[in-house]
Amino acid sequence: MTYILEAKELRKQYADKLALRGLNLQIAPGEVFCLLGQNGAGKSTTINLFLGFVQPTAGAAFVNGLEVATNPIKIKEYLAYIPEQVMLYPHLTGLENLALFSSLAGYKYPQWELVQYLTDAGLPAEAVQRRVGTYSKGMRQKVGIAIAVAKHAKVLLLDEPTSGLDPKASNEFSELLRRLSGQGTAVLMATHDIFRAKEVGTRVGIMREGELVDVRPTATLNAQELEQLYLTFMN
Ligand SMILES: Nc1ncnc2c1ncn2[C@@H]1O[C@H](COP(=O)(O)OP(=O)(O)OP(=O)(O)O)[C@@H](O)[C@H]1O
Repeated sequence: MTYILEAKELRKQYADKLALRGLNLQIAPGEVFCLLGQNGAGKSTTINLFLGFVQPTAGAAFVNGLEVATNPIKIKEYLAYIPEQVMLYPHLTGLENLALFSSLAGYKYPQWELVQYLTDAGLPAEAVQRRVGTYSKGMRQKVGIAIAVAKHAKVLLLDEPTSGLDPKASNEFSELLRRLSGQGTAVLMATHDIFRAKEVGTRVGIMREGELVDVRPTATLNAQELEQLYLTFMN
């Protein structure tokens, strides 16, 4: 089977810090894999290695079977990255941002379809023609998801996407992720939110000091057991 994301003995040494110590990970289409771990555990480093933002010291990251280090442009076609703060042009409307980013990815859509992508992602219709500078954080996340869907990304890489969102926005975000995963999109998400990880994840991985110390399917754990497991590893 070709995994959509795969890490083989992936290692990252920064100048004076070993951030990742030989990570092995396989993620299939439709999976939502949540990375949990304290600040500095290596979650963002893992995501950045899949994106090709940083180079591995040893081992390799693969996207759809292609090694990231040797196919840095091609792998971008499969990926959508949603950081904590989605980067959009604040002086353009949501619609204009989506048109711009999807055309950069090689897709040109009529206006009605762009509106459809945005409203499907949960953006209120009244906001579509408003400048993004006036949007809430949750609305910018929705534009980020609309861009991911419009460019037919097979994988979403999310770095703490729900931090700072209110519970309603966070819940809407979880629902969106579940819908996309139901359509076969894979998700790798770094988060501190154990509750959301349980709710939206199919598996959770607990990272500590650059190592994946435990991986569990969420179906077999309730949120309290997951929290307990997390705390056990953090002590
Ligand atoms: N560019 C860099 N140069 C040097 N050290 C770095 C760099 N990026 C990350 N690190 C270090 O690598 C380790 C892992 O960082 P990483 O950002 O991957 O952790 P994280 O689990 O995402 O943490 P957080 O929850 O705070 O986002 C940390 O000790 C961090 O200080």
